[in-house]
Amino acid sequence: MRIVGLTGGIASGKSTVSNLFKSHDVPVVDADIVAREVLRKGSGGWKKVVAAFGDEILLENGEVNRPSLGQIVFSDPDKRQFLNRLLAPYISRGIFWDILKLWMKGYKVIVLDVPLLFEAKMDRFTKPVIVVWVDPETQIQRLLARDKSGEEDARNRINAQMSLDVKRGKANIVIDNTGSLDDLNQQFQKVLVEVTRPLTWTEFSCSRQGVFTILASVASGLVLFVKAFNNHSRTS
Ligand SMILES: CC(C)(COP(=O)(O)OP(=O)(O)OC[C@H]1O[C@@H](n2cnc3c(N)ncnc32)[C@H](O)[C@@H]1O)[C@@H](O)C(=O)NCCC(=O)NCCS
Ligand SMILES: Nc1ncnc2c1ncn2[C@@H]1O[C@H](COP(=O)(O)OP(=O)(O)OP(=O)(O)O)[C@@H](O)[C@H]1O
Repeated sequence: MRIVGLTGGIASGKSTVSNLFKSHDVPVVDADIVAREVLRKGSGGWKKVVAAFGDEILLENGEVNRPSLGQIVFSDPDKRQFLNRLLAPYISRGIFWDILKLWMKGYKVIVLDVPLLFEAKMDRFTKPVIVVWVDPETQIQRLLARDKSGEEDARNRINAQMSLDVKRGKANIVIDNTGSLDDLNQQFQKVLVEVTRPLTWTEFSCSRQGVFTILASVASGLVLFVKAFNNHSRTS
């Protein structure tokens, strides 16, 4: 199985690229969706976060008030790291199960969309790593337009992540999303070819088909060996 890492900065266009992968039948595990699930009312992550940050971060229906928790953690690095530490085990477990489900369905190539792929050192498990890069001015404009947040909040969120230039330096593939959606689409077509090229032997051996092929070969090898051994014992 090939696990392709997809990362970038906030509002650099990861979800837009993820949607292109999905529309070409390449499944995507989205860490932001997993992170939302682990904060649902009553879940393990929710209990930890409520115990740590208090009832003030809850809405009337008991769900976490995400904008309000966001404002707290994106303006205070210590609180953000604390939240990251609380949720990391739940998020990793959720991602693991999502990958396992896709493995069991027999998918050979999947994309792991994780904003904090490098920060959480999850790039160890993904190859190639795609970084969706955008120039800083475009990034802030798109973030402001999408989230309708204030400029200070937007800058806090950008500064909460490793710089996009550093991420670009760690990438195997860079998509420059500063231009139009057409421009992005053109780059994506080349990336799709690269990402869906035939699996290497190591990747194949980690896929469901690979594991079954190896098990079947070992089993038939054993049967042949036992037969040969029995024949030899009878004749000697
Ligand atoms: C603080 C929370 C409640 C704010 O929720 P909100 O709905 O406003 O934002 P959302 O979850 O949609 O995140 C938007 C973007 O913010 C960035 N971001 C989210 N969490 C973090 C973080 N801890 N550090 C840096 N950037 C982050 C990502 O680029 C993400 O795509 C939420 O982001 C959260 O629970 N974060 C901690 C979990 C986490 O690390 N998520 C990232 C997935 S690896
Ligand atoms: N090439 C583009 N041209 C114009 N707008 C774009 C382009 N790419 C993405 N956008 C817009 O920019 C915003 C951010 O994109 P997107 O949501 O894909 O980023 P993201 O990296 O997934 O963000 P986050 O880290 O917050 O999850 C969205 O409103 C999206 O529609």
